[in-house]
Amino acid sequence: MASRPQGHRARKRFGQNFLRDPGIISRLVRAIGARPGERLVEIGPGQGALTEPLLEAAGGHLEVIELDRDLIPGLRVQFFDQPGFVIHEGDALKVDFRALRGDGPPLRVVGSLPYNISTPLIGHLLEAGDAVADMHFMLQKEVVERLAAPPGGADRGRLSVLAQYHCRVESLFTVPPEAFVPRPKVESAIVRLTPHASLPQTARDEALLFQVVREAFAQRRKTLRNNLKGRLAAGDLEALGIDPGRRPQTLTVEEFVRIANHLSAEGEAP
Ligand SMILES: C[S@@+](CC[C@H](N)C(=O)[O-])C[C@H]1O[C@@H](n2cnc3c(N)ncnc32)[C@H](O)[C@@H]1O
Repeated sequence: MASRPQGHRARKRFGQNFLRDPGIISRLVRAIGARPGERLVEIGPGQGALTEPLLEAAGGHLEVIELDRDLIPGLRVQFFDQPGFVIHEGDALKVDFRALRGDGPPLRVVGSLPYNISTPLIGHLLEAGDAVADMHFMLQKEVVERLAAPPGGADRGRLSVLAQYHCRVESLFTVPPEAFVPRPKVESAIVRLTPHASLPQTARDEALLFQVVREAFAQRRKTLRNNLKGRLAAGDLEALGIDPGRRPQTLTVEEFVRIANHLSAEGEAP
């Protein structure tokens, strides 16, 4: 493989902070544990810091999605001798991951994500359902803490419930700003999201579940009784075995599903 391209100026609008720390890169590649034969997709390869070791681990097969057109020629030069290296030019938010998977094995998606798109991109990938086997992302540490927050934690919010409804969420390790050029202002962390093969609890109406979660967290300091008063009475919550005086961040995913399923059953009544 040719050496890394020189002369590209990092662009803020594409959230470009390039990984430079070899220790962090190899720790991340080990955590991903790619094997030949798997379908690996890297979002935002940038200057190829992760791409090169990933390609090697995956036995020479890797697809990348990169939005910054100016980085594409450098990637083509760097990996010109790798026939199993495929570049998709464009916005990962617009990629149809089900179509990308096609008839092949589910995708293993990895990337050091631009912080401005990380939450919508995770939502977009969760919508791709069983097209995605797992995801490993470098994110702002604060976002990883929100994704992984257990019930009762200060970081627990809508994003925690949404992610944990669909996935097992593991916060793997933190990465200091010095690992990047240019340095970001905040710490980063690696998260692994593994979509459940079958959901531990299923909402009959997922759109309704996420609407209830949104309303429940409208005001974190208020109780469920207050936040959900437009939906159901305190007595209904009690009948479901949920104390209406609790705050939204204390609820488990299963309890939110219990509320949503109660509401959707009510909606079905003749
Ligand atoms: C934080 S940098 C990481 C670069 C490289 N993976 C590394 O670790 O050094 C984010 C990368 O994602 C690319 N990017 C930004 N928005 C994107 C999008 N919507 N779709 C695909 N790539 C995007 C940027 O151009 C950049 O290459």
